[in-house]
Amino acid sequence: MENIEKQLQQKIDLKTKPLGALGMLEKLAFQIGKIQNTLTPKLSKPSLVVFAGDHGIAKSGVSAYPQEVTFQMVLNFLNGGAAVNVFSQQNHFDLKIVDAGVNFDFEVNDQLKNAKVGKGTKNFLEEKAMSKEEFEACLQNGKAVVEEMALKGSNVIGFGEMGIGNTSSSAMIMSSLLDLPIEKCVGRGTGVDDEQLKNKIDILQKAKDFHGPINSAEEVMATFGGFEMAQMCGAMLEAYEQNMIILVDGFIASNTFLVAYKMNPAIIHNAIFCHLSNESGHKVLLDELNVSPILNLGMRLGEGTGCTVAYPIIESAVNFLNEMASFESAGVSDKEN
Ligand SMILES: O=C(O)c1ccc[n+]([C@@H]2O[C@H](COP(=O)([O-])O)[C@@H](O)[C@H]2O)c1
Ligand SMILES: Cc1cc2nc[nH]c2cc1C
Repeated sequence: MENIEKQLQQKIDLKTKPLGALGMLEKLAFQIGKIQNTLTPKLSKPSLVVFAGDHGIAKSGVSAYPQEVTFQMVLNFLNGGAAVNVFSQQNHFDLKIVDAGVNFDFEVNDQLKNAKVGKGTKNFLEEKAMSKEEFEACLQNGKAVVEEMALKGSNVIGFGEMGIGNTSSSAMIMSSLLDLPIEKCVGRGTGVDDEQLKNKIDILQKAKDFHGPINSAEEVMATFGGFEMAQMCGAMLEAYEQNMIILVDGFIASNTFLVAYKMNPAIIHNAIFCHLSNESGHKVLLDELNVSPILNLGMRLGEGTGCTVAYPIIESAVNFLNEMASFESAGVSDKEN
């Protein structure tokens, strides 16, 4: 292991460039080589799974948009009209949509996997969002979809989500697991105004007081999470088991990652943080995880869009490692001493 790390660093350092001049691309190349335990890593069949689910808390006025946008956006994904469709197609991602628990009866569709655990979670202002059994079912469903993608030959997988209300779930998870005040974790989500933001903070503080301290990451997800987040959590854990490269999207995906990380800290070795979301808690979270995102484009969409947009940069990292000449092969003089 130590040997591959040394060899990778040496290979990177002997490329025809001043030492360290490819910046973050060098870190990505090193990480990917280490994951695959090779000096010649390959990205094959990138896949993106978008989990969708509804939230009981959406009925409490915490979002700028109504709950039905969740199912309407799923139909948009299936029709190819969403941002994630455009970027997935552009960068050749195999895109899969999963109904993890949307409050709508979809017609059977080849592109839609039915993994519905319920028609939305319960409102965590009043009770736990999901039961232990529902949480376990979510983990299994997430695992199954990743197994499918891995069987198709994918070794790099991104995860997206769609769920009106899920920035509230994410803020609760972050506040609970990192022991941070709720205001540090709450943002505008889909775009609530100042007054709605204040109301969102008040509501989430009430929920925190109502449930009290919660010990385990699993309990935190079951209490505040969404079916789409719990399934994504199971999917991330399985992607690590399959030694895939895990592409982490924005605020919701990063909080889901936080739960998976608490369940299996080794998962961080396989994770690439694709972008810094404009959602205000995201920077705090990434700093706590001590990770650096690739992009900072002011995006705050979700759907896995950050993964698809960052992907060409990840390809550049792998390509320079595999294709760039060394000082020796190109006959260029290396640094003195
Ligand atoms: O990924 C992000 O960083 C992100 C930040 C803000 C909002 N979103 C998306 O917006 C929805 C949640 O926002 P909200 O206001 O309904 O909690 C959900 O469908 C997410 O995909 C996503
Ligand atoms: C239109 C819309 C699209 C989305 N995609 C992900 N979250 C979303 C939220 C809204 C409101």
